[in-house]
Amino acid sequence: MAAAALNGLPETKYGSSTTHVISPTTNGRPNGNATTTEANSERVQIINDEKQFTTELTPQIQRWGLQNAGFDYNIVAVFGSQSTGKSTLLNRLFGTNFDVMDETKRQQTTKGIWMCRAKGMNVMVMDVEGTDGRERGEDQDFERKSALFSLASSEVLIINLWEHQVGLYQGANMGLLKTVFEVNLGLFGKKSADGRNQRTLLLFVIRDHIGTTPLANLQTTLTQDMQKIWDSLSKPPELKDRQLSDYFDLSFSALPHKILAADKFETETKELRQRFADKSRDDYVFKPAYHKRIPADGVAFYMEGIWEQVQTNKDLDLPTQQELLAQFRCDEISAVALNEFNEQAKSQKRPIELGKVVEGLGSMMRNWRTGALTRYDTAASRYHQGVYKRKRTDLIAVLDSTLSPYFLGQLKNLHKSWLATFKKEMLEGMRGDSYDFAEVVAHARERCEKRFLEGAKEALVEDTDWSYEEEFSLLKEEIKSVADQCRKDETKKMVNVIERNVKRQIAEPLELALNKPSPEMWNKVLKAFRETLDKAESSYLTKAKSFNCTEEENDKALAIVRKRAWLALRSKIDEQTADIAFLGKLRTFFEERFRYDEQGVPRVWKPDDDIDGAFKKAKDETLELIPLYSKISPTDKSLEFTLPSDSGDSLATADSDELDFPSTLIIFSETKAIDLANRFRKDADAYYVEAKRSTVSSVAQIPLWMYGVLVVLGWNEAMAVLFNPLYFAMLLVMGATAWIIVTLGLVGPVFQVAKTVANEIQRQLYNILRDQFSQPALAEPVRTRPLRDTQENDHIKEEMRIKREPF
Ligand SMILES: Nc1nc2c(ncn2[C@@H]2O[C@H](COP(=O)(O)OP(=O)(O)OP(=O)(O)O)[C@@H](O)[C@H]2O)c(=O)[nH]1
Repeated sequence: MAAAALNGLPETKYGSSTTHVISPTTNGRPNGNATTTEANSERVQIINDEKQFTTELTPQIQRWGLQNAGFDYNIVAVFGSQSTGKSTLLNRLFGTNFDVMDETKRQQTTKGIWMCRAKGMNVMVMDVEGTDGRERGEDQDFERKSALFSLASSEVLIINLWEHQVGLYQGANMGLLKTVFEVNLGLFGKKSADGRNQRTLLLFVIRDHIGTTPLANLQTTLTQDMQKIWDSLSKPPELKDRQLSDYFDLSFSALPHKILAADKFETETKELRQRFADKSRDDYVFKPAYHKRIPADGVAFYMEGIWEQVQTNKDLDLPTQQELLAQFRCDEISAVALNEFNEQAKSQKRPIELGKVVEGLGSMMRNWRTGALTRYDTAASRYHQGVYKRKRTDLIAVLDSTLSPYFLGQLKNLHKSWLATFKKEMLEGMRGDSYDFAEVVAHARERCEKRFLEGAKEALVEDTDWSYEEEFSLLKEEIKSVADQCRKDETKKMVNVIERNVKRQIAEPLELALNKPSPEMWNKVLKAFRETLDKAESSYLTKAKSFNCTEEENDKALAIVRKRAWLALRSKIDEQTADIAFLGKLRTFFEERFRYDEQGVPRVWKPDDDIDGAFKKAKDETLELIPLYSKISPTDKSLEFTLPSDSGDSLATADSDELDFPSTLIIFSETKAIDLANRFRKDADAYYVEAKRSTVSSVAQIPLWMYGVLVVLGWNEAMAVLFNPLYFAMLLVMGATAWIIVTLGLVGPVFQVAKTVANEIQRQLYNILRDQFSQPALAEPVRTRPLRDTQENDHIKEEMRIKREPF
């Protein structure tokens, strides 16, 4: 009958053997278009003749619609001798369609182990090949293994036996049960992960119960038999005291003869079915305690694992099996969750790499992470809790390590972006003149740090050890260095402004002092300089307060202010003592003494005046000025100003040059002084010549009596003009012309023209005269000067030497 049933059935290649899935509506033929109802009643051979486990169970469970049942399903298996009506019973109880032996052939029907979904119940029913080894001789390998498998994987094991088998040790497969119990004591002995014993219901169904022996008696016999078997087991030492009741519940049911008491059989079967279907009954068989706690979608893998262990004769270890299963399933579920998570995360990878601050990244990351964990938890939490939790931790680690670069990238981008804003705000804040630097910096810094912290906190994901502190302190450092740089620039700017002010303020008093040479000249200069510098320093310190400059920075800046101010003074002095300007000063000084008398009235030299004496005195006095100007040397020593020679600073590159302060006190070198003296002498000599010449010109003046002579001599000519009509007419014309000029108010312009012409003529004449008179006068000084110069130069040198004595 079994052979007939298998003929022409769909086969699934399974190594060298086949696995069968059978749809009842196609009479054992595959039906791809089966309806849901049909699919529900499909059966599958989970272990075939070759003892191989099917690959079809998972898809079949799916087709049965149990994939997502979670724990809301049950497994029942049957154990018993061949041809004891096991398949018939299962079909009656669960509406399944397991093959039933053809009465006429009387041969083994069920081979291997089959599974079918119960009709109208979330129950997976296993029809197991009958025991007794009738077809396999003495080889009880398969029946032992299938029994072990049924016991380990089902919640309720129906032990099917004829009434007459009760009490017969061999006939009722008690020997086999003993072996199975013994081999699996390790399995049952170990507590499961949640600390409870794995319990199984052994439901004895006594077939062909005639009724002469009451069920209670049969029950007692069977219970005693089971107890005997239990007692005779060779238990591991640690499980020695364990009782049968610690692991098994026993339940009993009797069914009348199927043929002789067909009606009663049907009624009783229906009644028995209720024990599987009606959860409200006290004798409902699928108690939660029996459930293996394997989610429905993991049943196939779980069973395959058990079968593998049974096959390789390893000790069955349900918790290990559960763990293995959990590992497999949790990995699968985790991978699915992770895939989806990676897809979501990918979308924001590029923007972050490109340096963009992604708005709401934190909430996105939290959503992705929570989503992945929820997906994992929903499917994996039904599995072995230890494994589930371990794998969850692993998953969290992977999720966090994937998200961590996003977080770090976001921090870096926040850092970059807000630092740039900080710089911008600093520059904007420093526009115009009326800003408080410290306030601008504090404001910009506060805003920048606040925004960074907001962004960083938003990007944080709970339950991670992520921190933004490091990036935050980096940002703070950079903000500080930017602010410091700005402060340096500002200080530099301020020092430049102060320098310009010093230059402007020092210019006038300096000019005044230097244009009035006197021994107190440098006192005045330095006093003015000191006052200006004091003002500059206090103006710096007032402004520097808002810069939050340190004492050291202030000292440096002040040193620079002093140095720049000094150099400004020096450059102004240089301007005033440049060759031309200085010679001008000497000339003026000389002129004032030589060409003007004590009352400041210009001198008109007379032949008996002591021109030489006056000239020498004025020249000597003037030459004495050269040593005075040659060094900044106040007579009042309290006004002396000094600078440390190393006051250079990096604030301005120009200041980085070493300053040799003593050398800045020297205005002229000795050589320069001599050169200036010589040049001045030339000018002075010209004045001398001019004075001499003016004496000559006064000598050459026409005496007054000459004019009388001229009138006398010219009387006749005047009369001739008056009395000659032609000359007289000309005189009239000239008079008329004069009258017109006066009338038209052209006297001024005509006078001006005449004056210009006269001046030009006078100049020409003057040049001619000078050429005539100067030749012999210049020749003499050229010959005599070296001797005189040497003496005077020595005098200047000596003066300068005294001047240059250090303060
Ligand atoms: N006397 C009697 N015969 C039954 C009963 N139930 C079924 N049968 C008959 O017993 C024969 C074997 O029935 P199956 O249901 O195929 O028995 P099985 O235990 O599944 O057989 P294998 O799968 O080959 O081990 C069939 O001819 C049934 O009609 C019953 O309650 N009493």
